[in-house]
Amino acid sequence: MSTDSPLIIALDFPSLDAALCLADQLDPARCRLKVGKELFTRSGPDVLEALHGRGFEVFLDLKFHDIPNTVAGAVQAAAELGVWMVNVHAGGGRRMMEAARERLDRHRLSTQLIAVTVLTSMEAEDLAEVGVAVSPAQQVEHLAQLAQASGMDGVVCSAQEATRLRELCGDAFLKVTPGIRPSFAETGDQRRVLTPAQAMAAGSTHLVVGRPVTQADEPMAALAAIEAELAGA
Ligand SMILES: O=C(O)c1cc(=O)[nH]c(=O)n1[C@@H]1O[C@H](COP(=O)(O)O)[C@@H](O)[C@H]1O
Repeated sequence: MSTDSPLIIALDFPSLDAALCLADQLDPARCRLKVGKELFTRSGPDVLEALHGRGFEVFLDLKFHDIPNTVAGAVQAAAELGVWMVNVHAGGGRRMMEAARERLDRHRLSTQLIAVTVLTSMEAEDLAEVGVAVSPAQQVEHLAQLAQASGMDGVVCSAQEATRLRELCGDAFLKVTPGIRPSFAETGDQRRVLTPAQAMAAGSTHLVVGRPVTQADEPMAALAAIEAELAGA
């Protein structure tokens, strides 16, 4: 099932059973799902088959970062599993991203291919520690432009950077933004956060929401509350 909802719910669970228990409370007409490193490492492709079977479009968030040939192969494998979206780290560089793009095009695979810019958990001090002497916003702009020039369909970034990226990269370039905290949720370990309505107004095209929905007593009610915040914006 295809949906026009901007919401992507992050299924950050340690087991297939726990992930499916949550997925069974959600509606594929009202959100997409994201499968990340922990769940995929434990369950393998079974989780994708189970979610596709329930009608969900899936973002496989494994943030590939390796030499070009290895990443191209990994991206092809992900696309052949039928996922809607897959990502790589923009820090892997132009040749890595171009190799991934070329591989999908060559095999006529239409999976959305996006690049992570600067993780939303990182602040200026964290970048400085890894030898990046510019602000997160500057580094995001730099990597987003490199990602676009390398054929990516969009980027993962903080919604706080989405407005600038809309100016630099245009509306059609996807801006997938985690670090979303509805008015009812706690910030936790995220640093660069916005509410769902703020994030859409800033130019996000998709919102990644994890714990505010997955840890809620009633996940579908939490999703509905986010939809209401968006509708009221
Ligand atoms: O690629 C991602 O999805 C991602 C990139 C990033 O910069 N920050 C980030 O939080 N994420 C993911 O987005 C989700 C956020 O979850 P919550 O903080 O629980 O809403 C997690 O699955 C993270 O792995």
